[in-house]
Amino acid sequence: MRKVLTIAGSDSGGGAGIQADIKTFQELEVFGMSAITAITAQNTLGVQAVFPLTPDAVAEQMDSIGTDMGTDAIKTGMLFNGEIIQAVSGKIKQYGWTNVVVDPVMIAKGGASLLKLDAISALKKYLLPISTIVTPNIPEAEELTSMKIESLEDKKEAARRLIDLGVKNAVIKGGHDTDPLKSNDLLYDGVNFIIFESDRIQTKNTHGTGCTFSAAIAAELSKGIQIEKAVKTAKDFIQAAIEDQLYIGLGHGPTNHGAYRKSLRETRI
Ligand SMILES: Nc1ncnc2c1ncn2[C@@H]1O[C@H](COP(=O)(O)OP(=O)(O)OP(=O)(O)O)[C@@H](O)[C@H]1O
Ligand SMILES: Cc1ncc(CO)c(N)n1
Repeated sequence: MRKVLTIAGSDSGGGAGIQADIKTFQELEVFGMSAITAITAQNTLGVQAVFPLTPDAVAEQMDSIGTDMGTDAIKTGMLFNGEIIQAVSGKIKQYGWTNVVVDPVMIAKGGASLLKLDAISALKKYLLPISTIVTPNIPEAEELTSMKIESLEDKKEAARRLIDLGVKNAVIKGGHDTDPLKSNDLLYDGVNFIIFESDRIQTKNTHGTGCTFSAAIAAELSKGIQIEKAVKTAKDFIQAAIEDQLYIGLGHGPTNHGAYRKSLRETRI
C-alpha cells in the first residue's frame, strides 16, 4: 500500500487540517501518516485558539517516519511560522522525499491567521523550490505573487510567477472566485494551462475544502499517477464531498469525505 504523510495542523472540529487529510487518504486507499505542526481549538464557527508545536517537535515526527516507514508523497498544510517551514523543508531534503504537495494555508474561513505574515518569505525561499505542486486559493496566490487576481489572465500570470519561484506545478483554486456559477481551478505545469471546471454549489458548508483537495492530489501522486490526472481526481473528490451535504455545526460545516467512494460504488452497480 502507498504511504502519504501530512504535515499540518490539527482541527478539533474534524473538517480541515490533519483530520480532513487522513480521512481523504483513507477514502483514496493510501496509508495516512501525520506530523502535527499546531493544535487548533476550532469548530464550524471559527478558530478559538492556536497552540503551535516547536520546530523540533515537528522535525522529530518527520524523523520517526523517515527512519522507519518512509513515504511515497507528502502534503503540507498549516505550517504557522518560518521556523517550522525551515524545519519541514530541511527534513524533506534530508530524506530526499518527492511528490511534495504544498497547500499554502494562510487564513481560516473565519479570518484567523494560520500562518504568520513574515513566514510567507520562508515559504517562497525554502519550501516552494522543493515542491511538486502548490495549491493556493485566490487570496493566497495574491500574497505569494504580490499581484491582484481579477480575471483568467491574472490567474495565468500568477501561475507563471509561482513557477518562477521554483515549484514545478501550480493550481490556483476557484473557491474564492467572484463567478457565481462556477468554481473552476487552473493548473499550470510551466508549459500548458488546464482548466478544471465545476459548477459552484450553493452552500456555506465548505470548511476544509482546500485541505481535502490537496490531500487527494498527494494520495494520487503517491500511486505514481501524473499531475493532471491527480488534480482531476481531487476535483471530482471535492465536488462529491461538497455536494453530499452533512449539515454539521452552526457555521461553515465540513464536507462529506465518504461521498466520492460512495459515488464510485454506485456507478459500478
Ligand atoms: N461552492 C463550491 N462549489 C464547488 N466547488 C467548490 C466550492 N467552493 C470551493 N470549491 C472547490 O473546492 C476546492 C478548494 O477550493 P477553495 O478555493 O475553497 O480552497 P481553500 O480556500 O483553500 O479552502 P479551505 O481554506 O476551506 O480549506 C477547489 O477545487 C474549489 O474549486
Ligand atoms: C488546522 C487547519 N488547517 C487548515 C485550515 C484551512 O481550512 C483550517 N481551518 N485549519
